[in-house]
Amino acid sequence: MPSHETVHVSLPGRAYDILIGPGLIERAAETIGPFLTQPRVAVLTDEHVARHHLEPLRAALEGAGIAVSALVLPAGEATKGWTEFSRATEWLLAEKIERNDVVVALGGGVIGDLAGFAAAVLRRGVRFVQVPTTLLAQVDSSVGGKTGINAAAGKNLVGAFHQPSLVLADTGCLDTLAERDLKAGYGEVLKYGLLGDADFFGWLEGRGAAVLSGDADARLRAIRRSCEMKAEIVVRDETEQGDRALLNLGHTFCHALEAATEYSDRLLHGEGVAIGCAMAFDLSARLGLCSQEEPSRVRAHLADLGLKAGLADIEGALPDAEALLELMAQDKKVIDGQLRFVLARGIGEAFVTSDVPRETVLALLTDALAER
Ligand SMILES: O=C(O)C(=O)C[C@@H](O)[C@H](O)[C@H](O)COP(=O)(O)O
Repeated sequence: MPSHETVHVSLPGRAYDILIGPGLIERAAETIGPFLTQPRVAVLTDEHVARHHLEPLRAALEGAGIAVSALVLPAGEATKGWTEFSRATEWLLAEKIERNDVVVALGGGVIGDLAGFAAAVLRRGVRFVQVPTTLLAQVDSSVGGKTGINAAAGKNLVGAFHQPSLVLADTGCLDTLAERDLKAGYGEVLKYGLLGDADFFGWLEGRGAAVLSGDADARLRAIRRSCEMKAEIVVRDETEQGDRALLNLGHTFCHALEAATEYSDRLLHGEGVAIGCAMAFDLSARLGLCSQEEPSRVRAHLADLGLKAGLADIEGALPDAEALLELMAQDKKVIDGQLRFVLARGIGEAFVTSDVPRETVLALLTDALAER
């Protein structure tokens, strides 16, 4: 039987395990079964993921006498909005999913966030299990209970904190990912080193290529370390009153860029995170918080792995610096109308501050746009 590793999220009253390893979908009945009061689950997934992973999941569960109903949504960030959310919740109601039932989110960040939010509001809350199938979802979005959808005004603006009961990160799923999606997910892996673990970043500089090329040990270590760091932060600050905002490193820029590119495949979320992290380090250097060598080291690592690193890597038109800053004003970290940024005193030393002059951000954006 393939082995797996476990990271525990020790939230009082809502503790759960993240299982990481190959073959977890084939063994889903063993791990999901104990959560069921009736032998049935409702699965939300998307067209791409269903092609590879729905039948193996169905076979594993049905083989153990657990009935599976599934709704397959369109793939892509555009699914994470009111239309598909409403369709998913109405379907769960039509399936007569009860309070004690379990919803399974089989997919990447879009499906996990949408299914988690549907579970959070359905009958005022049903349990759900995350089965993340992308690198991004395995290291980040499936853990910590941030669920939600995008609104016309911006990314993730409607949602709820709702923790999963279990996360099954089947690393075998990564073998079916397109190279672009793997690289995008790596943006979130890199974020963990940058925000709080310089040794991990150093390890990624040496082994990041192995993570991307499919080395099983390297992948397992990268996913486990990311989940451990996220679990620690989430346990300290579940609802982002303080420290949890560190997990938003790179996201203030990223969310504005995703809005500017209309959540299209011009920019994947993880690509925006990688670019946003590089920009956060640039901003930190401009403010004299760290030396210029730190952003240069971040960009060198992104370039080594062929990841997007700056605005020049985004195809098509972008709005001007003022308009990008305006998009950043919808950030959920804004307090009393004041933007807050996750900046760094060095690699692995991130902190949150509102002490950032508007002109410095504008100058950074203007210069970054001029490089296009
Ligand atoms: O879990 C968190 O906290 C994060 O900030 C992780 C992010 O990587 C993730 O993209 C999250 O969904 C962003 O949430 P948001 O509330 O800042 O939109």
